[in-house]
Amino acid sequence: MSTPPSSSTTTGSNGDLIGTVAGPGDGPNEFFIVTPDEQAVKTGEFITYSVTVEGTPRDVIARVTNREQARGLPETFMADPHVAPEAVAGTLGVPTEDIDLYRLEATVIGFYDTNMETFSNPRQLPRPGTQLRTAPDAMLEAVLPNLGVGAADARTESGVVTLSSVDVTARDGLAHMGWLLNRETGAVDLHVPIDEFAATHLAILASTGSGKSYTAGVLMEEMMKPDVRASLLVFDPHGEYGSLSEMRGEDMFAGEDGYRPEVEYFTPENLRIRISELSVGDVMAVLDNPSDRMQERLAEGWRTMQQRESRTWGVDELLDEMRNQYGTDDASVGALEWRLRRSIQRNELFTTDMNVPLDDLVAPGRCTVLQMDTLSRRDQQMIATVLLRRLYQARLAAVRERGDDPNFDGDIIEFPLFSLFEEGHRFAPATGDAPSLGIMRTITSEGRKFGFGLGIISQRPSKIDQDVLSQCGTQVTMKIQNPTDQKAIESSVEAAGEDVLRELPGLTPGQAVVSGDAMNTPVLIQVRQRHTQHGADSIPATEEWRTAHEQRQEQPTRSEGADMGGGDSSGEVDLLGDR
Ligand SMILES: Nc1ncnc2c1ncn2[C@@H]1O[C@H](COP(=O)(O)OP(=O)(O)OP(=O)(O)O)[C@@H](O)[C@H]1O
Repeated sequence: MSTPPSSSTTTGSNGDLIGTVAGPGDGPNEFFIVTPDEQAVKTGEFITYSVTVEGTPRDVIARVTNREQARGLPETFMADPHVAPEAVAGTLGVPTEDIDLYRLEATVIGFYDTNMETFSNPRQLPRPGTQLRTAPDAMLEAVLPNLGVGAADARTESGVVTLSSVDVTARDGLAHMGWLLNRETGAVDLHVPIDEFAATHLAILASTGSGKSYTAGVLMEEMMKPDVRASLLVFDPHGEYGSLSEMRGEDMFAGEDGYRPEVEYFTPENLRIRISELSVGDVMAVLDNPSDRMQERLAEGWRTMQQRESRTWGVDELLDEMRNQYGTDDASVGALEWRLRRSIQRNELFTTDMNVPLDDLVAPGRCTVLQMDTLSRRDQQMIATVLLRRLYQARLAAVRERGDDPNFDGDIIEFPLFSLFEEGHRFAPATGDAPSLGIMRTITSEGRKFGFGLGIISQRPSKIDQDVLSQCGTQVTMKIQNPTDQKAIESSVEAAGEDVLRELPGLTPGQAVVSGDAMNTPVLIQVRQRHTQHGADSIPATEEWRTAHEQRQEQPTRSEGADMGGGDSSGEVDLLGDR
């Protein structure tokens, strides 16, 4: 069955006239524009023109990708910094009005097709002389993000389909991230569909200090609002999300039914890993250089232990099992004993019995932050490995309706999950050296089917496993200067076009390119301010030094404190002791 022709759409109120088409550009979708008004049109601006496609009038949107001066005052007029070029022009009787002429290059994005619910390429460039206008704010709000706006959404009471009439703020499940950078503050708000990035994963990439965790905080706030009530799990290696609990007290997060987001913090003390939850691969990753023979013995011993009904065995039981199999004086088992005791038994992270219940960890309307700043990188990876694996299995069980099987005694989680990783390259490194990489690859490639989304935050995109990064369907990219990281973004972030990527080095904190599945076309935005405090500001060193010094001045020095009277204390500690 063929798709019916989509209804004609109009932009509603037209934007300002900015220039006319000069002719075709370098590529098949590009054209040049001549405009006298350099202020109105910046690179990245969305412009529109009307064209008839297969008998239907369409408003096509294009993005300005380049701007250069076509005509201006001669350079010699600018040679003397003390005399304004206009004064030189006036003295010589040269007219200066409208002398500046700009040549812009624009790329066609397409007209918004309400049947396809996305942009459609008209496959024809506008004729020279076609008038161009700035695209209306309200229309851009409806069509830039992937909101699935259809004809029914855009039809006014009089029956006309007008994209500008769509009220995106009335929709549930959208994250208000900020507004288009090229327009006035708040003129074109960007609301991205949470369902999209929660299903096909998210990457937030930027150099340090560019606003990654701030933006992640904005998204988490949006996900905890009453119309979303997400189940969020945050792996926080730096303890940056302590302030999220403020959401509970803010009215904007309160639902009419009494809903308030829960924010739970877990520290390593309540995140212990039961040894039987580990796979033999996880154990190998924490052992010191095991030989091939040790690995064979361990794999066999581990397999036998996992077949036992009891799930509360530990290193001692495992060693007994291996000695049973290979004899009490087997040298490889002896060498394994030392390694297992050192890396597993003496590490407080691992226990034989305790296992954090998944119900405590995740729930709809709950944001759980795993504060792991006191743990080693390997231990952080181990926690991620085991928890992700358990959560994934529990989602798999729900989707496969294992709950109907009376013999099934595993965990089941009946609602989708979204898990966010600060320092994502630590958990899914390009080097492959992390036990968590395998399960992160599995979730990013399969999670969509099981309602398990991942969000990867990183300042080093080139250090993230490329399979994981390229599976992150929505990308928020902020200032990136390092050329290797820019290359990694270019190759893995397909949706962000070359012209948008060119912007990255020049962005300032809080400015971001949003691209991918949640968008119909990439956009440059200013990320909105957070409702809760940002918890990751740098420590103001000079202020803290001054305060610390003042406090020290007020306290007695150590030798004064120790001097109980009668002594001759100078307040100085004699480092060499009595001589
Ligand atoms: N949208 C924004 N609005 C206002 N301020 C912002 C915004 N985004 C970032 N900032 C400010 O920029 C600074 C850096 O932001 P942030 O801590 O999120 O950077 P980061 O990229 O996560 O850095 P790091 O890699 O060091 O964790 C913060 O002080 C924050 O207050």
